[in-house]
Amino acid sequence: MPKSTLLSSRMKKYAYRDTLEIYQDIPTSPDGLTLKQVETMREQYGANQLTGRKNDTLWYRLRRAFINPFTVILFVLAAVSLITDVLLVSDFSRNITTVVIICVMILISGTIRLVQELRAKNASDRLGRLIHASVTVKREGVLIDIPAENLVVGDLVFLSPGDRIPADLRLVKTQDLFISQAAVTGESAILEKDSRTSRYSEQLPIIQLKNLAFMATTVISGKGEGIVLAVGKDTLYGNFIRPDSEGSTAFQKGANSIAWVMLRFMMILVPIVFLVSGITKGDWVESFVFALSVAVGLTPEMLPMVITACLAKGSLSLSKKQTIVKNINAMQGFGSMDVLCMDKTGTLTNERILLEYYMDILGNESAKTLEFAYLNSYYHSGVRNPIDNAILACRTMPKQENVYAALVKRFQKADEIPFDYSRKFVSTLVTDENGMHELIVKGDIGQIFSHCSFVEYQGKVLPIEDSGFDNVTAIVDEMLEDGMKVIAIAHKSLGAQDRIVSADEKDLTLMGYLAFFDAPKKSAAGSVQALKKLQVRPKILTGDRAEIAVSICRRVEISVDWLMTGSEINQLSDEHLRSIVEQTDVFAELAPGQKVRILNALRENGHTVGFLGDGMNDIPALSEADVGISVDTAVDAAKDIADVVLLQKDLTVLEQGILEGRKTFSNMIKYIKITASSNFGNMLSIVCASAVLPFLPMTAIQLLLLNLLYDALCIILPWDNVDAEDMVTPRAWSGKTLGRFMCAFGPISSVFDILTFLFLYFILCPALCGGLTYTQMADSAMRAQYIAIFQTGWFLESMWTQVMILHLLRTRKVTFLQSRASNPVLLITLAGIVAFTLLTMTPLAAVLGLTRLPLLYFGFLLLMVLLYMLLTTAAKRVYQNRYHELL
Ligand SMILES: Nc1ncnc2c1ncn2[C@@H]1O[C@H](COP(=O)(O)OP(=O)(O)OP(=O)(O)O)[C@@H](O)[C@H]1O
Ligand SMILES: [Mg+2]
Repeated sequence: MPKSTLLSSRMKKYAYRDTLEIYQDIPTSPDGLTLKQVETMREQYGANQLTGRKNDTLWYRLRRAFINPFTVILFVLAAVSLITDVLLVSDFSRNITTVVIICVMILISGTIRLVQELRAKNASDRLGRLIHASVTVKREGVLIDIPAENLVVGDLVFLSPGDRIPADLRLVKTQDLFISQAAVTGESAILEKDSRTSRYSEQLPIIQLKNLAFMATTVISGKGEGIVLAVGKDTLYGNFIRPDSEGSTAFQKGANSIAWVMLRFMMILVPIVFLVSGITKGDWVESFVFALSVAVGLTPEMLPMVITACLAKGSLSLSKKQTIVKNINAMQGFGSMDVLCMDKTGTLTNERILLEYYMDILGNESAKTLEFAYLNSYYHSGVRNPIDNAILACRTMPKQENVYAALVKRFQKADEIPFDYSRKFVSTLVTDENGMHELIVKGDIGQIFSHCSFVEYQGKVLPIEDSGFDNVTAIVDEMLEDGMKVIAIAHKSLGAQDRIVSADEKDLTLMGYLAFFDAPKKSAAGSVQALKKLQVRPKILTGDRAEIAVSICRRVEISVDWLMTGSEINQLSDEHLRSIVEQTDVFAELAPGQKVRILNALRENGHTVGFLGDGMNDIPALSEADVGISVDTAVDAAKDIADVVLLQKDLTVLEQGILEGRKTFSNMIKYIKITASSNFGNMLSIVCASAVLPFLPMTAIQLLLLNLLYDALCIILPWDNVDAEDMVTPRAWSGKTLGRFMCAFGPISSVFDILTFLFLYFILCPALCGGLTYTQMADSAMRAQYIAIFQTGWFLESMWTQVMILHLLRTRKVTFLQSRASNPVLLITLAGIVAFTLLTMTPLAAVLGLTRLPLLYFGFLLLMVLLYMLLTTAAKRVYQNRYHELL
C-alpha cells in the first residue's frame, strides 16, 4: 500500500473514534506523554522533520564531499596508474608517486569541500534557529514550549491564533477554532473545526474532516487542543512537498545548466583530444589518462561549493545588519529583485496605529459606537492585529478603566465569525444579563454598507434609503483623503438566538465609524527614494481603501497616477493585467488572492519580485514571491513562510539587504564567467597543442594539480570587493551572456599559450638541450629533459595567466589602478603563485615531472603576463562598449 494511503487510513481511523479510545490506543492521556513515552514514540514514528535527516549525518556529508564526478575521475586515474606504473612493470621501474599524488589530491579537494559545506550549513542553521517556531505541548501534566521539530506522535498540542499547525492532529478540544487550509488545499476559505467524533454516515474526503487539523495550515482564530497522529514526512503535507528543496530555485537551476553547458563542451572536445593525441603520439593509455585529466581540468567542480559559500557569506553579513536570511538561496533573489511589492501598515506607516475619532454616522463623537467596537474587539479570538489593539487601548484613557471593565462584565460572549481578509469584517455575538443577544459587526466600510439596511442616528433607526446615503459616506471620504484608516460598526438584535452563521449578517443597522491615525514613518519617503535609486520599483499592495492608499503614497512620493482596486482587477484578463501592472504602482482594496495575482503577473513579465508583508493576508503572496520578506513582529505563519525576516520593519535595512544581495550575486557570477572562459581558453590551447606536438603539453598529473590550485584559490572569491558601479542595478542571471563572454576572453589566453608553446619549443628547450629541437634528437634522457622544460614552462604560464585573469575580469575598471581585489583575495592569489613557482625549484618538482627554469624563462613569462594584461584590458573596453556590461 502506498504510504499516503496508509497515512490517510490512520488519520481516518481516529477521526471516527472517540477521544478516550484514542488516548488508550496510542497510548497517551489527557496529561500528555511521559518523557519515556516521548523517546519510544520518537523511535517508533521518527522526528518531526521534513528535510531528510540524512543530510545531517557526517557520513552523508563525507560521501557528498568525496564521491562526486570529479573524484570518481581521479579514482579512475589512480587505478589506471596503479595498473600501468606499478603492477604491470618490472620491479626496477615501479613508480607509485602518481598514485600517491592523486590520492593526496582527492583528500585535499574533499576536505575543502567538506569544511566549506559544514560552515555554510552551520551558518544557515544558526540563522534558522533565531526565528524558529515553538509549540506548546502538555507532557507529564505540565505545559511546556518546545521547538516544533521535537514533537512526537502522541503529544498533546495547544493551538492559538496565528499558529502554524506543526503536525497532523486529531482535535480533542476546540473553542471557535477556525483554520485556513490554504497551504494544503490552495483554497482561501476559512473553515471551522471542532472535536466531535465524525460519523461513518458522513463519508468525507480526509481533508474535509472537521476534527482533523493538518500540518502547515494556520489557526485564524479560536483555540484548540489536539493529539499528534503523524509527524514529519508522514504528514499529509510532508507527503506532497518535494523531499529536498536543494537545487530547486531558479538560480540553482541556472547554475546547473552552466555545468551542463560545460559538460557538453567536454563531451565533444575530450574525445577529440583523446583521438588526436593518440594518433599523433601512438600511446593510447597515456592519451586516455591525459584526456580524462583534461575532462577534470575543465569541470567547474567547485561551482556548487563556491555558490554555497557566496550565499552563506552574504547571509552572514546580513545577519549583522538586522536581517535574517532563512533560506540562503533567497540571497541571490535579493540581488536581482527589481520590483518590491509591500503592504502599507508598518512599512510605510508606523506599526502601531492610533484611534483618533469614534463617531456616529454624521461624524459626531459617539461613545456608544466605541463601546460596541470594544466588545467586538475584546471578544474576537483571532490573530491580534493593529486595529484591534488600537481599539482595546481605549481602556487606558483617563477614568475609563472601570467603564470598560463593567462593559465586558455586562455583555458576555456567545459566538463569533472570525475576521477574514476576503470578507474584511468580523462578527461577534454578545449576550446581556437578560439573555438578549446582540450581533456586532465591524470592518471595511464598503463591506459593512452592503450588509446594512438601516442607519441609527441619535437613537432613531431609519431605513437606509430615506436617510440620504450620500450624507452618510461624505464624512468618511474626507477622513480617508486625509490618510486616516476608517472602519464601520453595525449591529443587529437577535433576541434569544445564541449562535450565528453568515446568513445572519444582513439587514444590519449602521451605527458609526472609528477613524485611526496611520501616519507614514519619518523614514518612509527617504527609503522609497533609496529603493528607486537602487532601481527597485516600489509597489503598494494594500487591502485598505483606495483613498487612504492615495493619501499615503502622495506623502512618500510613490506615483498615484494610476490606481487599481481589487474589484477592477477582477474584471481583467490575465493578459490585460500583465500590461496594467507595468504602469500601476498602487493597488488597493485587495483580497489576499489578488495580491498573488498581481505578483504573478509581474513575474510573468520577467521581473524578479520581492514581497514585504506581515499579516495573515500576506501569506500566499509571501510564498509566491521570489523573495518573501517579513518582519519580526509579523504573525508566526508569515515569518514561517518568508525567506527573509527583518528584525526591524524599516525600509532602510532592506536597502542594505539589496546591496549585500547584489554583492553576493556579483561574486558568484565572477567565478562562473571567469572560470568558464579561462577553461574554454585552456581547452582550445590543449586541442591545438596535442595536434601538433610530438609529446603531451602537460602531464595528466600537472593538469590536475593546476586545476586543484585554481579551484582552491577561487574559494576566497566570496570575500572579494565589488565595485559600487556593479551594485547600482539589479542583475538577473542569464545564460545568454555566458557564451559571448567565454568566446570573447577565452581565446585571448590561447593566443598567449600558443606564443609560449612556440617560445618553449623553438627557443628555450633547444637552448638548454644542445641546440636541437625534439624531433632532431635521439637520446631519450635528453628528450625527457626537453619535455620537462616544456611542460614546466606551460604549467607556470598557465597558472600565472589564470590567476591574473581573475584580477583582470573581476572589475569593469582598470585592474590594480582603479579597482583592487580585497586584501584576502590579493594575498591568497599571490601566495598561490609564489608557492607554485617555488615548487618547481624543490625536489618535489622531479616527482611531478617539473624542473627548475632559467631566468630567461621568467623574463619571457613577465613579458607574456604584461602583454596579456594589456590585451585583456583593451578587450574589456571593446566588450563593454559593445554590451554595456562586463560580468
Ligand atoms: N480587526 C479588524 N476588524 C475589523 N476590520 C478589520 C480588521 N482588520 C482589518 N479590517 C478591515 O480589513 C481591511 C483590510 O485590512 P488591512 O488594512 O489590515 O489590510 P492590509 O492589506 O494588510 O493593509 P495594510 O497595507 O494597511 O497592511 C481594513 O481596511 C479594515 O477595513
Ligand atoms: Mg497588513
